[in-house]
Amino acid sequence: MSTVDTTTICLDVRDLVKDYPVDGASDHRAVGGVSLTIAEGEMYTLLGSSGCGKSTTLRCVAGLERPDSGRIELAGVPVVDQGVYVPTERRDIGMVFQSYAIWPHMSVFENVAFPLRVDGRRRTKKEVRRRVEEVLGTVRLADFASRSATQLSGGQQQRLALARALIREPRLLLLDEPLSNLDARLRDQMRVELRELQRRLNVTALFVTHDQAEALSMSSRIAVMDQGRIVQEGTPREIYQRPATRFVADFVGTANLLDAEVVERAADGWLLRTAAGVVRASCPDGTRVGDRVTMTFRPEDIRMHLSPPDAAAGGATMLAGTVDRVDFFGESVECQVSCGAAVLLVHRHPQAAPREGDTVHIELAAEGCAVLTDRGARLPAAAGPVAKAG
Ligand SMILES: Nc1ncnc2c1ncn2[C@@H]1O[C@H](COP(=O)(O)OP(=O)(O)OP(=O)(O)O)[C@@H](O)[C@H]1O
Repeated sequence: MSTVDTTTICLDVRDLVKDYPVDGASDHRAVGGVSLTIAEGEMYTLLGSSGCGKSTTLRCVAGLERPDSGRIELAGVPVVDQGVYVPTERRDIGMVFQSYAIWPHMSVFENVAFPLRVDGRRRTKKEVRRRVEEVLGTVRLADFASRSATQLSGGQQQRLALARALIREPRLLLLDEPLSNLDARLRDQMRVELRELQRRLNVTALFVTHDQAEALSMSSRIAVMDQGRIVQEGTPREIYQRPATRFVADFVGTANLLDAEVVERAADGWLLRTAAGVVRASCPDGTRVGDRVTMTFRPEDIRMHLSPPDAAAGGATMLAGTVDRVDFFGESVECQVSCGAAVLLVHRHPQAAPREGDTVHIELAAEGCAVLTDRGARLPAAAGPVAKAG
């Protein structure tokens, strides 16, 4: 798990718990003990499926929900603690939500100027104009200042919402599914724009999304949430390449998951029996014959040969299989390959696609494999396994 330089902490959340009453009888635990730390300048993402508690966590940070217990510190100052509760308007934050929440009766300029007019600080008209123009320039809306906010496209309205969130230079930007209302193409564009802007301004952001592509491409670090808890935290690469649990491997990206049983200790590793065949792998100290684990590897990490290779790459596993299905996705094809009693997903370039019914030879590189225990703790990836098909 990655750590944060403690001298630059922007947000610190400790043991956050939030229950909602259900039918007036029992409580539903929406957030069950979340702790996280975000350093200045980070884009930190809460990623998870609907209902996992990511928005509730963000709303507690925003001051829109009052947690049942836990502690929240913003830039070293407690905003939630025993006997302490700082209301939203006194937290140094900016917010952007899925619905643009712009004011339709105001111009673009007035939408952005509004937070400056109501924060109780005295500014001259000239100061307000200069600051608003500066922020509108930042989000590429400088030419739209006098337009009614309703005359903007979806992407422009979301940029306006961002400008309004940034106008007071908040310590922390809270982004709750800000791109979800945009169509697919615009969402891709805005993803790049938002990340680029966040980096350029070096603003710290807590970002909530259920979209793994957004999380992987935009984040400094990701916390994957399930049932009100963070189940893994790490850089996008760590999360994708070294999932800690079966849930994370399955939720983030496409994963091949094989139940495996440790069947024998060999001279150069362990033999694991899987539905695809027997695979040789190295396992950590403490492994015993009879242990049940999960092997996981990504479809793009599998090499597929149409004829048997003379020799597998060092430490690779070879398995024979039959192509059941080939699905075309433009830039790649996804092949379903039967290997023993397992079906594996393999990604390939369309020009190197096999045909349905072909016999193929699957090569699993050791470094592409992660080994998980059934309890979810990750064991080191197999170093130098050799495979025996069948
Ligand atoms: N105001 C509320 N009253 C009762 N239950 C709530 C309330 N808000 C959220 N919940 C419940 O708490 C759980 C977590 O909700 P939350 O909105 O945080 O999830 P989420 O991960 O952000 O999901 P989504 O992406 O669908 O918004 C869900 O089971 C939800 O039904």
